[in-house]
Amino acid sequence: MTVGPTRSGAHLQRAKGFPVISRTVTTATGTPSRSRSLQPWAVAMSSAAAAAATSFAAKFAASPAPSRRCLPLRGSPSPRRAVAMMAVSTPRSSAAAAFLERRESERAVHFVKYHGLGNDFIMVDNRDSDVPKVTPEEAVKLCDRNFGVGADGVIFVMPGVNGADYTMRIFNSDGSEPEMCGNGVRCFARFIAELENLQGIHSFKIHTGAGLIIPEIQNDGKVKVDMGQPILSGPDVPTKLPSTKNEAVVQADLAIDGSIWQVTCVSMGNPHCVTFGTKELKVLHVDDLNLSDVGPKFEHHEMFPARTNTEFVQVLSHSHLKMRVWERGAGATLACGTGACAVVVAAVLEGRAERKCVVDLPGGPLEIEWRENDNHVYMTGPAEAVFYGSAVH
Ligand SMILES: N[C@@H](CCC[C@H](N)C(=O)O)C(=O)O
Repeated sequence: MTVGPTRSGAHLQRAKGFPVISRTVTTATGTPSRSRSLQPWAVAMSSAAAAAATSFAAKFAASPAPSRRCLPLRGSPSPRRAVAMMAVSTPRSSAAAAFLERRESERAVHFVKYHGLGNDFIMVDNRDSDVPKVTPEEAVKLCDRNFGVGADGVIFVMPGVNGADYTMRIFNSDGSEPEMCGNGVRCFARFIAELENLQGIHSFKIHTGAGLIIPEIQNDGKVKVDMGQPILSGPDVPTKLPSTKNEAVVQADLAIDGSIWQVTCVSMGNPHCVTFGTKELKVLHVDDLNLSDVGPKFEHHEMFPARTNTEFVQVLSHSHLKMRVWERGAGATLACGTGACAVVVAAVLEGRAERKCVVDLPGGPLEIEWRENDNHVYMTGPAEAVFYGSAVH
């Protein structure tokens, strides 16, 4: 059996061992629908219920909510009743912790959905094990926007190693595992604060595939992250493009479909290819790009042995950039934190911008600074919890 096309168009084999579950779903209005078959990863909130919950959420958002309002759903036949809730205000209590305390049965994993500027993640409390509770194949199904929860990736909060407080692992929506995720690490920090019921300013040492990353929750709720030093040496990015400026690949030529794109390659732990235009078309108008056509051609280009994330950038001023991104393993997303960092590094290397910029992404702005004194890149932006749920498999 196969599931529907992924965003990259590939058809993936459905993992074996997840029976289709039949159950009665009760909608948010309390009307039970007919017993029906659910997808192998059955999410405790049906789409009809989700739609009802959205309008429910909108109503509560419009009126002052004294505390978190939740929408419980009924109807799981499993020994542990699956529930889903929609958070409609900023979490103020340890409600998430209480929700996640309901230990997973063999058939359910609880999650909280977060997003950073619309780059959305299914966050799983994996603090009790260094084995992810969701496999890459299951992550593909959960991330499916029609047959699953819908997300750009699944992130696991795992025990720390090498003196770090926690370890972050992530699966992209195609099931591949990247080294790092900028928006994800901001969500990660806010998720830990919820789990541990922490208020106010807090910073954490997070072990990632890109080394130690340090997010700090600020008083205004935004998260500032020390993203470490960018990697510029071509083979380490990795890219097979020849270096043009010392060890770095800056404004190198990349042929795609008869056009020569000028690209700068930067790793923020994960690989990025940044372009401000082609040889013929020096200035990009990023809104005019056909991203789903051109993006995959960069991602799978032979010059990028580990594939690549690609950022298309328009310079609005020396401190204001606008970008769209095609992510490795996730396609077009509304925001990419590591991508925004790579963009500022590339803009500085190409002499197009200052070290401190606002980067506009489709989902909103990020503040990025590439500091001269320590060579670290700092990213500041929001992260929000939007949805609590259980997935049954
Ligand atoms: N959206 C992320 C990056 C996620 C990983 C990326 N798709 C990759 O494979 O490298 C971000 O905010 O940085």
